[in-house]
Amino acid sequence: MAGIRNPLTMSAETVSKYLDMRELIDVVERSLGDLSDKESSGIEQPVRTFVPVKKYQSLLGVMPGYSAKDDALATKLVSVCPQNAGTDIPTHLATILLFEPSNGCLKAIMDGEVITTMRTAAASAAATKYLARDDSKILAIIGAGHQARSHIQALSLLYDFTEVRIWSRTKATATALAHEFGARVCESAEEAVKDADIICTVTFSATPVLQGEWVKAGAHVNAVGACIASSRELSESLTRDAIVYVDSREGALKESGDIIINKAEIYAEVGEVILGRKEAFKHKTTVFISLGVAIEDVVSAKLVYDKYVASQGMQ
Ligand SMILES: NC(=O)C1=CN([C@@H]2O[C@H](COP(=O)(O)OP(=O)(O)OC[C@H]3O[C@@H](n4cnc5c(N)ncnc54)[C@H](OP(=O)(O)O)[C@@H]3O)[C@@H](O)[C@H]2O)C=CC1
Ligand SMILES: O=C(O)C1=NCCCC1
Repeated sequence: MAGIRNPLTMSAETVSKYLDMRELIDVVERSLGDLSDKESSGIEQPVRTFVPVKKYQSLLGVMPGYSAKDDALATKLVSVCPQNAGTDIPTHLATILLFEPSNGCLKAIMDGEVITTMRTAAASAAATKYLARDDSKILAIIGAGHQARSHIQALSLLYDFTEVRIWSRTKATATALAHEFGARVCESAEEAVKDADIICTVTFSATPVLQGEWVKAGAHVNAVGACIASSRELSESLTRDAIVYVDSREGALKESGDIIINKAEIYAEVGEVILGRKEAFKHKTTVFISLGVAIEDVVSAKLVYDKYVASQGMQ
């Protein structure tokens, strides 16, 4: 098999060529279902490790996983450096190492930034498909960075929005993003989410950016930004009154400030809904807390690698 002893190096540009958001939504949706059914799918995924680098207020994350169904083995290394905001260096830098499971050889070293940006939005889109009303018309985005952009792209593939609203801490970043999509910039988060059907919180904030009182009954919220136990984006009233879904129960209980600080009750993993084992409650207020799970990267990296290899006539 080509490349086993001589790993492919795949740049962000190359990885992007083989990623299609629609396809990714399907692949990530299946991986979330598999994650909730580890016995049949053979998924192995320990809770990731974050190494805090206190001197720079940054993190290095190590995210390994294996899917027996896909026979895909990979680990992502991700740096989270909020201090890079406003510089040429992104706040998230990631590399994915893809291995040949049968012998442990490294098959590819690929850029992980594009995959991280797109697969996270794909996971939210998959959750939204099950948890939001089908006739959702107003999308509100809190935050205006990479995830904000990919979330608008992914959700716009599934819904015919009449209005997309953006609020972010810095008006200039919200305005620039809004310009790309013909969205409306709001003066406050409260204004952005008023009567919205689908809300995404995609910020680095450590304290709530979304209050339960602002959210319309029956709306769906994707809470994506708070991925460490000391940060939360949602108010206690929201996680108390809504039905709360997570990507990984094990991960959420260790890493999610929205769960831990708010003492929120997890109703289900979204994978359990995908498998038809738990109810979706489309007409109630629902929250999907996304922490990001390695298996999303594993299946995305395998998809990119397989498509690349096929395109080169390799095997
Ligand atoms: N769940 C998952 O799978 C994943 C989650 N994430 C998380 O999603 C979040 C967004 O990531 P990404 O879009 O790539 O990051 P970016 O750096 O591209 O954007 C960050 C956004 O957060 C806003 N922001 C930063 N600090 C604060 C603050 N203290 N209060 C309110 N808003 C703030 C910024 O606002 P402005 O520019 O207007 O000042 C900006 O809009 C991060 O927390 C990240 O760790 C990332 C990857 C995967
Ligand atoms: O899943 C990921 O990838 C990340 N999640 C939280 C923040 C860093 C990246």
